[in-house]
Parts: sequence; structure tokens; C-alpha cells
Amino acid sequence: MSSEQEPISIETREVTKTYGERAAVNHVSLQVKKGEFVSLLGPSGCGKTTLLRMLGGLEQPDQGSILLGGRDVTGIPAYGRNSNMIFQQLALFPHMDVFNNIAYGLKVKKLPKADIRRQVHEMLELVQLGDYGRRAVSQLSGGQAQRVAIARALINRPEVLLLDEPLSALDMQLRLDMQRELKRIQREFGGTFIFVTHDQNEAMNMSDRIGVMRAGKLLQYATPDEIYEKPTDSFVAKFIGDTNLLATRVLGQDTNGIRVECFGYSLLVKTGEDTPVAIVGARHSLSIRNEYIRLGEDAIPCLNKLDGRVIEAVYGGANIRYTIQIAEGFLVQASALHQRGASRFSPGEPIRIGFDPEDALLLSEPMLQDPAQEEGI
Ligand SMILES: Nc1ncnc2c1ncn2[C@@H]1O[C@H](COP(=O)(O)OP(=O)(O)OP(=O)(O)O)[C@@H](O)[C@H]1O
Repeated sequence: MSSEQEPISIETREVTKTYGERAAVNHVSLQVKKGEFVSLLGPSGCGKTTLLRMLGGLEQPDQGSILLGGRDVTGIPAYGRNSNMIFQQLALFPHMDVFNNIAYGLKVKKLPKADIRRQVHEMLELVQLGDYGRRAVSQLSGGQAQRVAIARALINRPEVLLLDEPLSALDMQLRLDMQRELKRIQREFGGTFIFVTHDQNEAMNMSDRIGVMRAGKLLQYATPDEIYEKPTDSFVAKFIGDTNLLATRVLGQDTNGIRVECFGYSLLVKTGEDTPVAIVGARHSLSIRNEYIRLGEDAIPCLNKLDGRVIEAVYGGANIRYTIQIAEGFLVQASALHQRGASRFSPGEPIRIGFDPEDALLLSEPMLQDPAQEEGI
């Protein structure tokens, strides 16, 4: 089946929401397929929560439309939609036990008691809290409370479950456990989940697709692999993973690739389907992931080689992170696997670095400034 034919769970078409003068969400179009786990990722204030709230009917767009299960639900409030939402504050009913918290949605629908009991038990099994039905919610750990909130949100079998940073209040270890747990639940339940986070690792670990947002715009919507390997612009490249963005000028193009100039070096870059058309003299950012930079003897076979000096070497367990100065104002960050017996380089040491054309990506827009500094990330 082609991706065009796969059923769409939820879709936005050119959705815009403005507060005062400012578009919190600006002409965003995206499609989420049934059974997908999608993350909306971006720095604080980029509009992720506003978009999620519009998907759930808690806010209404000023422009554009939203389709849920193929039906236009624009303008329909949350209670009229077959979606459900989990927030960072879980808001479990404190006076009810776990069973009754989960059963609530079915009781409102006035389902027969036996059906409610059976479905609540199925949900308790799904979230691995089989014996906790009679437990007061005040006696749950943070992770258990999360599971109850998930079970309560799923019991009505929503077309889509919307999650607004539900793990951000948990400590690191529990957060990692809950990431795995949430993925397992989503797989077993077979539902569509849309998850808001500003944590790139969380988004990379969990998602089938990630929507990267900035200042209300959806910059890129693709699989974690694609976003990492083929970011569409310097903001995405910098926000996901660690990368060097070099300011370059196109010298020319031949069958081997595009040749660019950077601080007096002539570098060869591979052309790909997304590579911008090479116009001689045009300025483009070149993105090279820190881990794709080879150091010392490893740089010898590389087609692009530069000479510099180690400024800093930071030991990080599995990796060593080097800052290398190639020229005044030209610093490169490299991350080398820390293996027993492998060469290590010390601050002050001259060093040769290299990279192959296919390990660098020429981005379509010129580098004006460091996007990470601009956003304060
Ligand atoms: N009810 C509102 N009234 C006025 N402005 C709002 C309102 N809700 C959000 N905004 C503004 O819209 C922009 C996007 O906010 P939103 O909460 O969607 O961002 P976010 O990416 O989820 O950020 P965070 O990660 O900090 O929650 C921000 O500039 C915010 O101040």
C-alpha cells in the first residue's frame, strides 16, 4: 500500500492561530496516519501546545481546517471530538480509586456495569497495573499515576491521543522508563499518539515521525532518520543532534559533486536530490555532524582535509568532544568514540581533520547567524 492510501487519523490544512499580532501557529499542514506515533518538537514558545490544543478542540483556529478520521471537525469543541488529551498535570480524580478513575469515561456513557468492569481490567492489564484497581490515587508513584492517566484517556478508544509534555515532571530514569512504556502501550493498543516535547532525544527515541516547529511554522515533518540525515535547514540541523554549520561559497560543480570554498579551503560536497542548485558565488551553509569528522590518521583517506589545532578536549565517557581551531574565527566541533587504544588528542596539539563529501550536507539557505544562539537553546 502506498503512503497516499494509508488511512489518515488526523490532518490539519493551513491551520493558523493568532494571539494579538503574533501567529502562534502559522499555516501548518500535517497528516498523521492511523497508528503513528508523532512528536511535535521545538523550543519554548514555538507553538507546539497551541497546535496540539487545536487538534484536541481546546482552541479553535482562525484559519484553516482540521479533519479527524476523515471528518471536518473545525469549530467542534473538545467534548464533540473523538480525541483525548493528557497534560503534564495529570489531574486524576483524587477522591476516586484507580478503577473508578479509569472507569469514569465509560460511566458517563452509561455502559452496563459488566462491560465497564471488563474494559477497565483490560486497560489495567495494558498499563501493567493489574492489581492496582482498588488503590487510592494518592498512594501511586509518579510512574503509576502516569499509567492510570493513560488508561483513563484510552478507555474510550479515541481516534487520537494527544499528549502535552506528560513526562517532563518525572526524574530522568523514570522518564526514560516511561518513554519505553508509552511506546509499548501505543504499539499494543494500536492507536495514534501525538506527543509534544521540547526534548530532541525523547522525540528521536519514540517517534515514527517528528514535526519540527519554530516560531509557529512547521519546518520539517519526517522520520527521525530523515530529520537527522537530511535536515531541511540550519535550524533543524542544529536543533537535532550536534552539527557544524560552515559558511561556504560555491566554486563550481562537476560530476564528482559541488566544490565550495570555506576559509580558503576548497571542499568537495556530494550532490543529492535535496542539494540546492549550484550557482557559482552563492553562499550556503554546510552541515557536518560532529561524529562524521575524522581526526588524525583517520582523516588521511578523506577527500576533504583541513589542518588545525586542538583547543579543548572534553571527556564524556563513550565520546570525547574536541573543539578544533582551523583558522581565526573558524572552529569545528568533533565527537570521537572513546575506544581503548585509540589516539587521543590534547589541547595545543596540531591536528588534521577530514570528512567525505557524502558526510556533509549543503543546505539551501545561507548561514546568517548561529540559529542556536538566536533561539537561546
Ligand atoms: N492564550 C494565549 N494568549 C496569548 N498568547 C498565547 C496564548 N497561548 C499561547 N500564546 C503564545 O503563543 C506562542 C506559542 O505558545 P505555545 O504554548 O503554543 O508554545 P510551546 O511551543 O508549546 O511552548 P512551551 O514549550 O513553552 O509550552 C507563545 O508566544 C505564547 O506566548
